[in-house]
Amino acid sequence: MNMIEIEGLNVWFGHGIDRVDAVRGASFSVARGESFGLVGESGSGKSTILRAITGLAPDWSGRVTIDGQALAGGKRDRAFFRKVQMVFQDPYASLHPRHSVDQVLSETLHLHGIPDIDTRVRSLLDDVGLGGRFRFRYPHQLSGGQRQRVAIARALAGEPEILLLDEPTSALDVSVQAEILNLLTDLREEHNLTYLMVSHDLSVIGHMCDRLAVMKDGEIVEVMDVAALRDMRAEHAYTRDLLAASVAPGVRTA
Ligand SMILES: Nc1ncnc2c1ncn2[C@@H]1O[C@H](COP(=O)(O)OP(=O)(O)OP(=O)(O)O)[C@@H](O)[C@H]1O
Repeated sequence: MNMIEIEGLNVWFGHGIDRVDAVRGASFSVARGESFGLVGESGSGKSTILRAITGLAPDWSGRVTIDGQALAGGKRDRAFFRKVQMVFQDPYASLHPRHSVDQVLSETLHLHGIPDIDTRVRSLLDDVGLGGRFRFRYPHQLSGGQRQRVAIARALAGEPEILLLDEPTSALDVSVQAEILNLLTDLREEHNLTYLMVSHDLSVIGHMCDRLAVMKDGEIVEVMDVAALRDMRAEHAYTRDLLAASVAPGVRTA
């Protein structure tokens, strides 16, 4: 069964003459356990799709179904956030500067109603490759990569089934980008996660995803599988241009 189904999604901001139609008629589906990428240049509407799913962009029409359940309006309940979590581009902005790693994770576990918080904090830190010595540190005492690991641990706290990843490595030094991508790849397998990932970087999507949608000016121009991407087989001229322009960073290739 499909974990995520998007049909005819339109998302807009503002009203009247100020209205911006950020996404128009987008359709795709993501199977359980699949990793699906949204790629396209800045402003093409990729993040807006994730924001509509999580309720951060409340003006939308069309059909969005998560694990068989159709979403309505802009409010998401606790059950939704138990199943779906998001990881943002900038871990520094998404972590409270005066909350230690322990507080961030303990509070999140508490909100999800998960028992035995002490044991769970330790296992979450292990899951993301941070040992116990990081537990009582504050965000400013961590590197960018370590902060993103904390943000990923927080996202995993409620044992979600879906992670929405919005450029999860593009704020990081090139040298740590591959580490975080490889961690995400391993976590997907270990935790049977489904990924919907936004990137402007085709080589990141090629490394991380099974299939992808190429976006341009708010519309999906092509849905393809990564094998076709690797073979440079794209139907649409715009995708071929993106392919020609992309440069592979130092990530492990599957
Ligand atoms: N809160 C908002 N209010 C008004 N317009 C917005 C808002 N958020 C996004 N937009 C507009 O929607 C369009 C799509 O933006 P979106 O952030 O989804 O693009 P993107 O492909 O994710 O690019 P980027 O990588 O730069 O974030 C852009 O024209 C943007 O200016």
